Amino acid sequence: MVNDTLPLIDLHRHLDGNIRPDTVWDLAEQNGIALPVEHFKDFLPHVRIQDKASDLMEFLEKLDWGVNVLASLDDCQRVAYENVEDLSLAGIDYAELRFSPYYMAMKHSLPTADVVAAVVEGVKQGCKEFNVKANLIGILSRTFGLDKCQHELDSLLAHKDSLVAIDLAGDELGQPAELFTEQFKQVSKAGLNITIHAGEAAGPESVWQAIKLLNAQRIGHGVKSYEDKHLLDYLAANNITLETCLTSNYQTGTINSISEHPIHTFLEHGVKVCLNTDDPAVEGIELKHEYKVAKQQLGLTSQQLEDIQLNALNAAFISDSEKQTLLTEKSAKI
Ligand SMILES: O=c1[nH]cnc2c1ncn2[C@@H]1O[C@H](CO)[C@@H](O)[C@H]1O
Ligand SMILES: [Zn+2]
Repeated sequence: MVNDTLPLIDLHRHLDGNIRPDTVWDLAEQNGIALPVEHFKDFLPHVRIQDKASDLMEFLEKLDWGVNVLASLDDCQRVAYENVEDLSLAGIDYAELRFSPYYMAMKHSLPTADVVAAVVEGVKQGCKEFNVKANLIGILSRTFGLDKCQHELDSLLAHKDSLVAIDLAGDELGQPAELFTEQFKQVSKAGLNITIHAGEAAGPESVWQAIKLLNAQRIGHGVKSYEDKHLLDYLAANNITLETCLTSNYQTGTINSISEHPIHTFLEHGVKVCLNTDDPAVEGIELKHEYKVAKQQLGLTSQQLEDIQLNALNAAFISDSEKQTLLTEKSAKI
C-alpha cells in the first residue's frame, strides 16, 4: 500500500494528541494525579475514541488526560521524545509534529514559552536517537479565545527558529478563523509558514477565510471544500494541499463513513491531498493504516497512493534540497 521506495511522510500529526496511554498512566502515578479508574485495563476508553465521537468537540476531549498529567517541563520533553520514537516505530521518514504549548501548559500553569523549549529539546533528542527527521509546527488553540492565542503565539515566536509553521486548531465552529487575522499577520511577518484547520466542523467558507484572511498555504482536513466548486478550482490552481486524515474525519463525525470521504472529488479536480494521522494515540491508528484504508475502503489505486506520498513530500515545509535528500536517502535504503 505504501511504496517503500518513496519517503513516508506525516504532515498533520499532533504531538499532544499522541501521548501514549501508558505514559499518561505513568505520569499520573508519578505526579500524584488521580485518574477516573483504578486499573490500566479500564483506562483506554478515557484516552481513546471507541468507534466514533458525536462531534469534533467530543473527540477533542479525549486528548485532555494526555495534557492534564504534564506537571513539569521534563514531562513535556518526555512526551516529545516519545513522539519521535513513535515515528520510527511507525516507519515514518519525515514528520511535521504540531503542538499547542498553552494546551500543554494549562493544567499545571507551566510557563508556556518554556514548554515550547522543552518540546523542541525532546524532539531534537529523539531525532538524534532514532534517526528520524522531524520539524515542529506551533498551534494556536482557538478553543481558548483570542487573548490566550496571542499569549501562545508570543511564546511560540520566542522560539521561531525551531519551528517551520503556525497552525490554528480546536473549536472551528465557535472561534472562526476571521477572529485571528491579526495573529496570522504576525506569523507572516515572522517568516513562518501557515497551515490552518478548516472545513472540518465548519463549511467551505471557513476554508476561504483560512486562505484569504490568514494566508494559509496548506489546509488541515478541508473536507467540506467539496461543497464549493469554485473553492476546489482555487485550491487546485494555487497548489494548496489538503492534509487529509481519514480515520480522524470519521471519528469526529465529519463524515459518516470512510467510504463517503470526498477524496475522489478532490483528486478529480486536481486538488492535491496527502494522507496523515492527526492524533494517532487517541485514534488508535498509525500512518500505514491510513494508506490501507484509502486503498481498501476508498479504492485508491497504487498510482494514486504513490502520488499522495509525493504530494506530502512536495507540500512539506522544508527546502527543495531537503526534499531531494529524503528521496535519495530512501532509495539508497532499498
Ligand atoms: O482534528 C482536530 N481538529 C481540530 N483541532 C484539533 C484536532 N486534533 C487536535 N486538535 C487541537 O489541537 C490542539 C492540540 O495540538 C488542541 O487545541 C486540540 O484540541
Ligand atoms: Zn489536526
